This record gives sequence, C-alpha cells and structure tokens, in this order.
Amino acid sequence: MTADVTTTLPPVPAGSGATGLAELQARDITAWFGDRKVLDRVSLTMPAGGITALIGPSGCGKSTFLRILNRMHELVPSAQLAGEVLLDGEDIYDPAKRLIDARRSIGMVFQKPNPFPAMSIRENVLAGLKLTGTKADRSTKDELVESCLRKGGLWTEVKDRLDAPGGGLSGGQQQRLCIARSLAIKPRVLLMDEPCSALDPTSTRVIEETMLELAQEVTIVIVTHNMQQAARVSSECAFFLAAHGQPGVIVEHGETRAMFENPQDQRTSDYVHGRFG
Ligand SMILES: Nc1ncnc2c1ncn2[C@@H]1O[C@H](COP(=O)(O)OP(=O)(O)OP(=O)(O)O)[C@@H](O)[C@H]1O
Repeated sequence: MTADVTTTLPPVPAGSGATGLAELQARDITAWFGDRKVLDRVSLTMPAGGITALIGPSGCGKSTFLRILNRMHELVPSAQLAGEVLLDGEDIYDPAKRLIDARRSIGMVFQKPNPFPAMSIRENVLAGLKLTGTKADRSTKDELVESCLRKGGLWTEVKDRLDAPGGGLSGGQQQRLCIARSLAIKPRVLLMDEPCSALDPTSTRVIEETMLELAQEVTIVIVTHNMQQAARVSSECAFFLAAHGQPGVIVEHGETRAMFENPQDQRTSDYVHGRFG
C-alpha cells in the first residue's frame, strides 16, 4: 500500500502574526472589461478580523471588485486591471508572486453552493489540499476534516456520514460544506459573493452565525444585497454606486452602524433605507 504521507500541512505564511489575521487593502483599483471601465480608482481597507460588507445596486462592480481581491478577474480574457491589492502590505499582483499563493491565502465562497457533487463530504473538505499540492497523513486529514466542518457549522449534522456524497446535502448544508472546504487550506481572507442568496432564512441565519465565529480567525469580505444581513454581520460597510454609463466607485465606507444610522451621503441613506436599488 502506498502511504500518502510526506509532510505535515505547511506553516501559515510568514508575517501572519500569532493569530494569522490579515488586513487586505485595495489601492486605486480600476477595472475594465474590453474598453469598458467598470471600476474607477476604488480604494478600500478591509481590516484584519473584520467582516466588510460590499453593498450597492446591481451592476456597480461589487463582484468584479471582490474577484480582483483574489486574482480571479484576470481569468476573463478581456479583463484588465490597474492598482494594487495588498495582503498585510504585500502586493498579491507582484509579478514575483505566484497566483496559487494568492488563491490559497484568499479563499472564495460563491453565490451558488458548488461542492463536487459526486465526491464525499470528507473528500470535498480535503479537495483544496490536492489543488495546492499539500500532502498530509490520514490522522492530520481526519483532524482537518473535523475542525473545518466544525468551523463551517456542519460537523454535528454530517459527522456520521462523512463518506456520503456532498451533492446529497441540502443547499444550506452544501454552502457550509463549501465554507469548510475553503477553510481547509487555511486562508487568511475569505471572500463571499452573496453566499446566502440561494438559501432559505434558516440556512441564512446559520451561515451568518458561522461567519461571525469565523471572523475570529479569518478576515471576511462579503457582497450582499440584503441590507439586514449587512447590518447583522458586518463590522464595516462600503457602498458602491455606478452612475448611468459610468464605472463604479465607492460613495461611502465606514463602520456599519454609522453607515446605517448616520450616513454622510444622501445616496447611501437612500440605498440602505431601501429607497432605490
Ligand atoms: N465577464 C464580464 N464581461 C463583460 N462585462 C462584465 C463581466 N462581468 C461583469 N461585467 C460588467 O461589469 C459591470 C459590473 O458587474 P458586477 O457583476 O461586478 O456588478 P455587481 O455590482 O456585482 O452586480 P450584481 O449585484 O448584479 O451582482 C457590469 O456592468 C457588468 O455587466
């Protein structure tokens, strides 16, 4: 029998500090699809251990901005980008840096849960290790599966059926499985693109509780159209807006409570109070 043991999981990258919490900073991000500019000089600091919500009407560039934060924007052939994204001060777009390192440090959870349906729950959690070339022995993997599923708020529901297919779980469970999967490679930032929009209110609440727990060890950035969700989970908010035919900009950003209770810009007030969008 060939043992799959070679090394233990790799250490958390240097400079991460005792807890591994990292600040993400976007500086003067401008983005294009072909000739069309969709974001214009957007700067935003997403504090370590915070949950930053990106809010704003459809089409203002929130998802594009989020995808720039872990180098997914460059997957679109016509896409271009200017500006910097700094993870604890280091530019993830530095040509000397590897794409895989950015993706590994900055994980992503999508709108629609996307587990590998035929793979078991356990294999789903461990899938990222293969992609990043990380080797671990059986007991390390078992511990990792349990800890990630616990952090994803799914362990008690699946601990007796870890070999069942991931596709057999409910939508909310699948999304928590995807969160557990993204945690297995120990990201320092987790990006979430409307992670609850396909879920019922109960599943949404469970994911929100999970996010609040996770924020103790990973910096979270979430795109949400749900203002109540932004108010419930985020510590900071950034309000994006694109005037007709113009690229998206951040109109206002700051502490969530202040953004909701005392916004400085009338457009923010109108949006968070549901008067447009
Ligand atoms: N792959 C693409 N190719 C061309 N244009 C795109 C692409 N993806 C997004 N866009 C355009 O970029 C602009 C910003 O889109 P984006 O999806 O980032 O907005 P959003 O604020 O996240 O919208 P929503 O809230 O509806 O998801 C839109 O005008 C959109 O049509």
